[in-house]
Amino acid sequence: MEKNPTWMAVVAGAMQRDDGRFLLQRRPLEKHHGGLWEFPGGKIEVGESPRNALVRELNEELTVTIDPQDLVAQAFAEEMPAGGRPGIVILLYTVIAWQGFPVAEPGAEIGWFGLAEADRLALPPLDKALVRSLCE
Ligand SMILES: Nc1nc2c([nH]c(=O)n2[C@@H]2O[C@H](COP(=O)(O)OP(=O)(O)OP(=O)(O)O)[C@@H](O)[C@H]2O)c(=O)[nH]1
Repeated sequence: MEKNPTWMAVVAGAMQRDDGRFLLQRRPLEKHHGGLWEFPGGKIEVGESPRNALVRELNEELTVTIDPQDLVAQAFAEEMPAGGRPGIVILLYTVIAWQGFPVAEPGAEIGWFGLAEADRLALPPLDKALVRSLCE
């Protein structure tokens, strides 16, 4: 059996404000999908549950504190392995409450967008479907 990981498990969070806008973050240029806007989040580490991974990532990336019980499963999407890159399965949670004001890491850019506005941004392929799931 193939022992090298061929799939990457990623968690992401949709943080929606009272005015309906939600937070997206621009990926650093030098990374895969560089310059595209995506939901904050990242890879699940070995031994971590998806919820705890998302709580950790949102704290590292935005300094906010979240109770894992305030994450509601929203959608998932997958991208097949290609060109030597592993496949991605991404789990999107809606973040129904958080503590603290989201602050971007040095060099990162964040913004709050309405659904129609977000749909017109340059997004990774998987995020098109994830953004649209928020309209349903
Ligand atoms: N965080 C996040 N990653 C996404 C989204 N959509 C999407 O295709 N991805 C992809 O999922 C992969 C993993 O994300 P990541 O690079 O943020 O993970 P990480 O922070 O743990 O990694 P790092 O430690 O290398 O920075 C990247 O290829 C990224 O482009 C999304 O909405 N949010």
